[in-house]
Amino acid sequence: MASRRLRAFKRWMKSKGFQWSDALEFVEIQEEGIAVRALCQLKEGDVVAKMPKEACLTTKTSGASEIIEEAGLDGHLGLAFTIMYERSLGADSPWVGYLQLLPLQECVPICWTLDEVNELLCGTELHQTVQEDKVLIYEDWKDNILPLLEFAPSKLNPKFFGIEQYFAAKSLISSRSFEIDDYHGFGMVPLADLFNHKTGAEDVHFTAMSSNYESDTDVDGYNNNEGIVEEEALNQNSSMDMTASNTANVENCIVSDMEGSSVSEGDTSMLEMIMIKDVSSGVEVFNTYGLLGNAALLHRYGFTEQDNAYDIVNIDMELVLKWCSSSFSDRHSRARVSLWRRSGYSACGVQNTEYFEISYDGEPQIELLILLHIMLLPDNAYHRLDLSVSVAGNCHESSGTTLLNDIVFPNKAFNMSKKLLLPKKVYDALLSLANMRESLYGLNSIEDDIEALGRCSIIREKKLYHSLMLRVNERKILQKLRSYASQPFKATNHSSQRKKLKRITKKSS
Ligand SMILES: C[S@@+](CC[C@H](N)C(=O)[O-])C[C@H]1O[C@@H](n2cnc3c(N)ncnc32)[C@H](O)[C@@H]1O
Repeated sequence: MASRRLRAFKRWMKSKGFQWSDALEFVEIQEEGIAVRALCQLKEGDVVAKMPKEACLTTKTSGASEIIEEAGLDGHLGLAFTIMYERSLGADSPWVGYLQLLPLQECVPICWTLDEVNELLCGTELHQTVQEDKVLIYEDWKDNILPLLEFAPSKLNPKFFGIEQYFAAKSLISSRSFEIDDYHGFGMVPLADLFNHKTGAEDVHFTAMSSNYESDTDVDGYNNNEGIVEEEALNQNSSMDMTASNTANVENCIVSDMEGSSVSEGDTSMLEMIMIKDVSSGVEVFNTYGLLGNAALLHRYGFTEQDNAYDIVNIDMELVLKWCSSSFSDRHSRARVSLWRRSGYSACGVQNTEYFEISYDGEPQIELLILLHIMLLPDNAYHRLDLSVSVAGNCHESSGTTLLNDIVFPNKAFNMSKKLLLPKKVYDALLSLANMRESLYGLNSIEDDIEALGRCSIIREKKLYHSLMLRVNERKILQKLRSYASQPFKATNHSSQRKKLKRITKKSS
């Protein structure tokens, strides 16, 4: 039996022209939220829901659109204002049936206290990012929202536009907004945002037909402009070329006779959820928010997954330079880093936030190994390389690599097995870096963390549970890195595909 909230939501959806298959069941699980389940077998190609764009909550559809336009509030700032504004209207908001179903906020780290952030995220990939996010979000609010309250006190009740309400709105945007189209931009899409996430194993796709008729957008996940991950194309099907093999019984409007025709036939006013695989009766229907590691999942959605193959750990350039300073003069380090760059190598990220990725398997980014190698080259080999790179001028990566191979690895074997031929001291340096990175987690050992995770309740201690999961998984990667560095002569499979992941963005939008 659906809860009152859910029944009210369904009534609201009907009144706004939403259509959904009665093979979908919305289930409310105490303290866990809502999930979507199949009531009977769903087939690949079924259109299981249609959402009118006009009923989505965006900066264009909201009653606040004029204020937003006048104030020039763009993107997520505008959408956060929209959410706060519609919430401030209470029962008078056209989205009341939707808003009453939303949680007040999502339990993402930007909504944790600073003490919680410092205690729970210490050492993890999220620590610095969330600290910075909190400051930036506060500044956004102070510079853009606060002045509006001062100028329009009669229209805007400050109670609904405070910093806490702003953080709450930001958390809802990060965890459940979708890119709709060029006109609406990002927005809240009722119904589509009820599906939970499963990494790389989704059943349903959110599909937005572009309003300018030029192309349609297949939006696999949510809110991708936060820049956290580079999603690999999960499924190349677009709504135009996906033929409905079977049309689900859509409540409130039976969409019939779609066989053989493309779904939605250019109807740009509706968004759709389309099954991309069969799902058996009684089973949860999952979307995917992208191929995300746990840091990104926790950052944006407030949860983690147990064995997440998209997890990575980063070693910051700053840490590498700190290691260098313990063995070499500043002059030595600067010259070697410069040669590394001139040889065509670079790290991930931008100048002051450069870092090297350690993959889920504990494999370091090759650019890090090369940097350590150049750092440790004897002076004569360094001078030869320096001279050749200078003669070659501003060489690009491939010529830099060739030079490096010729001078540092004259027998060419470097290309065949980078690991076998790197001197042991490079692996010792890597081991030191792994230990330095590990020390950032503080005094608790990984065994302590695993034990604490085992004792902790995913329901009652959400923040602790997910931060421990993040810590433990990151530390397991560092363990693998240490074992990689300790067994330099054990062949590894360097051809294993590195997952294309970007670090959590430094700047929050
Ligand atoms: C788009 S909403 C999905 C619907 C949501 N469960 C609800 O109650 O409305 C995203 C939020 O659902 C929760 N969620 C989604 N997938 C999850 C998963 N695999 N494990 C735990 N929580 C998940 C997280 O709280 C996330 O921020």
